[in-house]
Amino acid sequence: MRYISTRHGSQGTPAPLGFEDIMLAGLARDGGLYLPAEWPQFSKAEIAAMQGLGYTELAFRVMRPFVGDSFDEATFRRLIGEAYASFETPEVAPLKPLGDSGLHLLELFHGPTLAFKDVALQLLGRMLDQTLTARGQHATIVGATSGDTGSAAIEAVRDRKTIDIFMLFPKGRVSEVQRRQMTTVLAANVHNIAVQGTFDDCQDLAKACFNDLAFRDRHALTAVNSINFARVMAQIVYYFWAALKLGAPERPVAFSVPSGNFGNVYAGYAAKQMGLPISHFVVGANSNDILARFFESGTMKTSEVVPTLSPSMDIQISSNFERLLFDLYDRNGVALAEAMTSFRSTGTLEVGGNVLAGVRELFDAGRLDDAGTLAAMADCLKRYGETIDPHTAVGYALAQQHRRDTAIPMVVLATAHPAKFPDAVEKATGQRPRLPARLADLLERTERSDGLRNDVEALKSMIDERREMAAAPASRSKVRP
Ligand SMILES: Cc1ncc(COP(=O)(O)O)c(C=O)c1O
Ligand SMILES: N[C@@H](CCOP(=O)(O)O)C(=O)O
Repeated sequence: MRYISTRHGSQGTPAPLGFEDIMLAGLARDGGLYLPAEWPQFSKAEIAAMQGLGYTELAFRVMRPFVGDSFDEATFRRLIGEAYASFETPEVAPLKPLGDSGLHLLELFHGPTLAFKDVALQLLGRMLDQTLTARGQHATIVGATSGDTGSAAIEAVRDRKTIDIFMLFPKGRVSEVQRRQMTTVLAANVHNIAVQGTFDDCQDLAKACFNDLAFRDRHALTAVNSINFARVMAQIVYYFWAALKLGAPERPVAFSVPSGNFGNVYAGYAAKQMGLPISHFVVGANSNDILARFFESGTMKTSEVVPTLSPSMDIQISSNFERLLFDLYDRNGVALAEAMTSFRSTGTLEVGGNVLAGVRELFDAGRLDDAGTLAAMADCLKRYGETIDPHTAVGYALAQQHRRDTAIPMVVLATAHPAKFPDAVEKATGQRPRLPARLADLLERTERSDGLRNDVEALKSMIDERREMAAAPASRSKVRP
């Protein structure tokens, strides 16, 4: 399997890369995002043969074509096995019917940090460590989080000698549980940074570090956000998992996906490209509805980020949308690079009527404000006895509004555990969800983080200093106050 950048050709035409290289690179050097030059294909018979497999075996079969010979079979199986052994249930992602409505909840929050990010990051952390150890190298992760990627990535790489992680989060814009899941990890290789700004500012800072090629090379930067295709790869698996349980390949399935950075729903799009019969996707947004407005009008226009009850989706610049645009631009990397540059300077990007009509065959989109989110949480509990978190609530409400065919089951991706957002859930349902026992003392644990203004040079200096300190003898074992 070879990978290309969404902007390939815009700065010369580099040779396509293999999996290990794109995993370590994270973002392409031309500023684009990597994806496979061609999607692996599974025939109907091959998909039928996946019926009844356990999660880890399915994960192996679905992901194997992507990794090629980067890992031998035994190593890849071991990494997958270890990653999913960290989940609370051997099913990894239980699928629950909501009565006889035809709606199903796919619970993706049974990993160590209680959000769907664990599904990919438990594996990515291990794959990075395996590769870096084999090469005798060290890498530095620079990541951005609106709440969930941060803790999942930190949990996946804490205490690993091959990796340091610098995680940027928007100060005051993540829930207390989310913040503490990051800042209470006191491992010497973990650096939490509270940025004065929004998630988009954090993501821009991280990307600016990658786009400074000298800085990037000096620290061997790598990414844990969904700009790293390895993240998308691992998320493809649960689309197969849910669809197979609901009768694929004989029966099509629809998915409703609460969306922000567009990584999760893009993984579903990839599953469809690989042969999975997905009838359509519902892209759910909160009041930060740039995606919904795009699917309605064909125009992508940024506006101010507003804080909502679903903070992890408080995003305006959805980085994975570039991967979908790549297809909408007929895989023309030069034209897309120009469009993305213009988007970043004008804040607007438009696609033509034909392109919009094509994309709308596969994607419906909608928005739900905070009042609707509270109502959806209350409704799901009342009707089906299920407590859902505010992000899942967006997917749940919009799934009902966008059923195209009631004979086709629709899966709502339940992206976070309700206990990550206790205030919102209590407000909606009157019941305060409890954290699992292993996190029961989270609110009493010591926190550690640094503040940072929204300034890339300040960030780069901080990383330079920390890495120099770490390289000095005997400094790594010290926990900074
Ligand atoms: C709980 C939760 N739901 C939904 C989303 C949106 O997912 P994506 O960014 O992949 O679109 C996020 C953040 O990514 C999240 O943390
Ligand atoms: N909602 C995310 C934002 C980052 O998304 P990613 O999928 O690109 O890592 C978060 O919780 O951090």
